[in-house]
Amino acid sequence: MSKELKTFTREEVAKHNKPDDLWIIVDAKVYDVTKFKDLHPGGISVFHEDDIAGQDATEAFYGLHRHEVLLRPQYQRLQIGVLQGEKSVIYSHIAGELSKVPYAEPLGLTKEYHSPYYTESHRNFQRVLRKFVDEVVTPDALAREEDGKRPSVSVIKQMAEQGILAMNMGPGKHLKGRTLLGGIIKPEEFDRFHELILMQEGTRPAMRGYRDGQNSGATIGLPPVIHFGRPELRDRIVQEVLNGEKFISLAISEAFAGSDVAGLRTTAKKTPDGRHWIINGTKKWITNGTFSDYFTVGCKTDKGLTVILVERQDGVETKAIKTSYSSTAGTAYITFENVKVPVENTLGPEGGGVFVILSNFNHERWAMCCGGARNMRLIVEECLKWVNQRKAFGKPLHSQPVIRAKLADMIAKCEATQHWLESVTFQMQHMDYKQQAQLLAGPMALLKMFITRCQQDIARDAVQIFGGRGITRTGMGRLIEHRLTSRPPATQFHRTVTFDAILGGAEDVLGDLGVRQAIKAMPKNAKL
Ligand code: HEM
Repeated sequence: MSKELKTFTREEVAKHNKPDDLWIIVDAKVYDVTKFKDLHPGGISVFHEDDIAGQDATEAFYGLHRHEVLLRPQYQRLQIGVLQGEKSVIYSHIAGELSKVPYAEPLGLTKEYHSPYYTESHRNFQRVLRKFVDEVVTPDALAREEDGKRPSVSVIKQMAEQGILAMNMGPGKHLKGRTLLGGIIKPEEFDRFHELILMQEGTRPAMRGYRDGQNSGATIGLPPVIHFGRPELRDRIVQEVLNGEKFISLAISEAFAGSDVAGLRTTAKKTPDGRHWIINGTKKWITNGTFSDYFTVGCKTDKGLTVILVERQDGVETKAIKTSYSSTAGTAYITFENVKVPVENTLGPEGGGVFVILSNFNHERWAMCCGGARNMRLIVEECLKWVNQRKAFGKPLHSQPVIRAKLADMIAKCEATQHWLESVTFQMQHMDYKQQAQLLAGPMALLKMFITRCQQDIARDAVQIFGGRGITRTGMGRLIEHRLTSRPPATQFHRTVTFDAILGGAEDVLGDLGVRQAIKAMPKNAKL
């Protein structure tokens, strides 16, 4: 703020309590609202109350507004001074800072607590990453959710420069030679717990559609290229995508088949000389599809399901699908009409597509679990702040046993999911890709089912705690809100939790998968 602030006593402020000369105090700061009152979205009358005009309105203010309101330039200008001998206690979030609200951070990453998993390297990594997300990603997330455009290419480029796009793929050779977060960690040191932090910090802007828009197509579309692509193809595409120059999507699901990958109808037929595939068909709900340059496509071939890499070209059309989250995710309907692709673009063996697709599911589901668990924690933080600052029946909301019971349930779910997630992550850390596919598919499926159920429970409870604000797009409950329309910005938790319950495997299907895996592993001699 450029103008000089004066110092006033409470007595001096109290004299300015008339409609044509009206001041208030909020958190030891003095605001002149004489002109503003006529424009105030909450109306003029609120300022005429005896306990507001010329008085300390801190409690009333925080019962009705988020702190961020006072940070808007047009409202910052209303501040004319500060109170003599008093200090503001409410301060804005400082980029990179961890929250001090109980349960707002995973226990193992909270200052006074210990962890069998996280070391100083993980904590440093989290600090640097959080600052980057706060400063670079969050402002873009808010702006793009507002205008519905894809995440800014300049932000994706910065993510690439920091090695974030590469780290999204997990530990491995693709990190070699890259500078990660300005060199805070060496590529060979990056492990699954750094990756867990990466996934969770990236979720913190709480803009679900934007999050998926941020190259999440690559998280699922690139691994088949990394693991099954021919070297020239693999090296070219991996570099382009991880440098933020090109975008890739996984194109499996169709209007005809979702969880049932064997029921896909898109076909790939070889040309008579055997050198090309001709691809025809459609794909639906393809994340990042509207702006992707490459598509990892599941096709029916004479030898069975085969995965083929398709470059955007004539015959490939993508159009946006209006889903209940925002268009920033670039969710597309894709048509392939006589698209000619060299056979060298085949990923894995012909007819081996089911394995290529399934081998990637674990990582995709794990990444979604990381995000889901973090979202819940954010909502718990929002609720704890709200019940602490909001008064009802003359008392803070948290003095109602029914509210505390809800919070207990929410916190328990949040902690249970994070701890289970960390335990599964520890297993991943010690298993190769094949072992993970064999031994973790069941636990991962059950974990994801549990997390998406908990998310929905937490969303429902959060709306109950926030009341009308939990279903209002702006204001106190904006992160909780469940909007029934699909217009952008569509960022909010209550409505978007259902995405996690569908993407990467539907909740019920995953629960069933987990139990089927357990039954398969039952020893023959296990009898009651
Ligand atoms: C500098 C002081 C103030 C500013 C800049 C301000 C600004 C705003 C803004 C921008 C809104 C729209 C909702 C939102 O974005 O959160 C709002 C709503 C409101 N304000 Fe204020 N306000 C101030 C002080 C007060 C005070 C002292 C009261 C009195 C008790 C008050 C009562 C309300 C009410 C009742 C609403 C409607 C809330 C709702 O719809 O849930 N405001 N205010």
